[in-house]
Amino acid sequence: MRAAGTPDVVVHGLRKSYGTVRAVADVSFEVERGEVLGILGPNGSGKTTTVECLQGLRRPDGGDLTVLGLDPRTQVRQLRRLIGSQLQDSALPDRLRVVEAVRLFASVGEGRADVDALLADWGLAAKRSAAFGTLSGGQRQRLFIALALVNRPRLVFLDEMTTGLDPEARREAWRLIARLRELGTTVVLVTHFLDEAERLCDRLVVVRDGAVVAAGTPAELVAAHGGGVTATFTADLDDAELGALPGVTSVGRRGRAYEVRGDAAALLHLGHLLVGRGTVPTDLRVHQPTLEDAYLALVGAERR
Ligand SMILES: Nc1ncnc2c1ncn2[C@@H]1O[C@H](COP(=O)(O)OP(=O)(O)OP(=O)(O)O)[C@@H](O)[C@H]1O
Repeated sequence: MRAAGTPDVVVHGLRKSYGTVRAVADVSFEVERGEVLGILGPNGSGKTTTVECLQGLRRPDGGDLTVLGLDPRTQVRQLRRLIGSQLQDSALPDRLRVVEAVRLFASVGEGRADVDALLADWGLAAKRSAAFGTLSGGQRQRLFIALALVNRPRLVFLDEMTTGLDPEARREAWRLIARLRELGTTVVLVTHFLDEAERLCDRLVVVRDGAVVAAGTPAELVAAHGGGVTATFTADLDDAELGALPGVTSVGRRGRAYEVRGDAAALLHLGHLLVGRGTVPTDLRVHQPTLEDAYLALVGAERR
């Protein structure tokens, strides 16, 4: 659901420090209209600071930012009418009732909100009269997402949307995000969950130490940074012969146990070699690279 034209979000060279802590050193990316963009990165890498600057909640030290054609530094009031933002915990008074919170947020919009449908969508119909302070962590989280969507914004910022949700509520949240995408809503999603990123996001930006280290579709990141296919098996073979197979990038061996890495072609040539030798190892295992492999390679963590 992409449309041609100016991207909904353009951020270039964003910088932001808190005193001596440099939270964002150099972040640049764009988000096209109707796109779901995921921001991934380790704790403290600057994700929340970045999205807070984009929403006009924090003032950047430098860089160019445009959100829906507006400058979040100087046009925050106009911007807030067009975007949906997920609140952080403790943002609401404990005694405020769920339905009151939704009505309060709906009142700043253009009256397009269907409060009951929204409460039903987010599994909060039974809690409509409950006070915010009595909600569980997951119920609060669902309320924050509902409030972000109450005025049907063109662009939504969701920061760790599913943290604290049980697996069923998480799946439900995913379904609702898929619906948002179908409606053409642009979504910027900060997440630590790689399955969520892979399933929901058209494109991902990976940040580390306040800078973007990679960007692309989930498949592009896996292809570029996933480390290729790994085959493990036990056999009597010659290391040099394996290493010479087209597409093989590395051969590791402990005794007769091999670990061969390479691309898809390497796998075919390896199979051909093994069959040609009349050897079909019963313990042959093939590991296709995953987004987790790519992510861990990018953020410098050890492969699990
Ligand atoms: N209000 C603040 N005052 C001082 N330092 C802050 C403040 N907010 C964030 N920081 C620091 O800035 C850095 C980036 O934090 P930020 O919350 O943007 O990272 P993050 O990638 O969203 O982390 P997480 O995944 O843990 O939510 C961290 O070192 C953090 O401690």
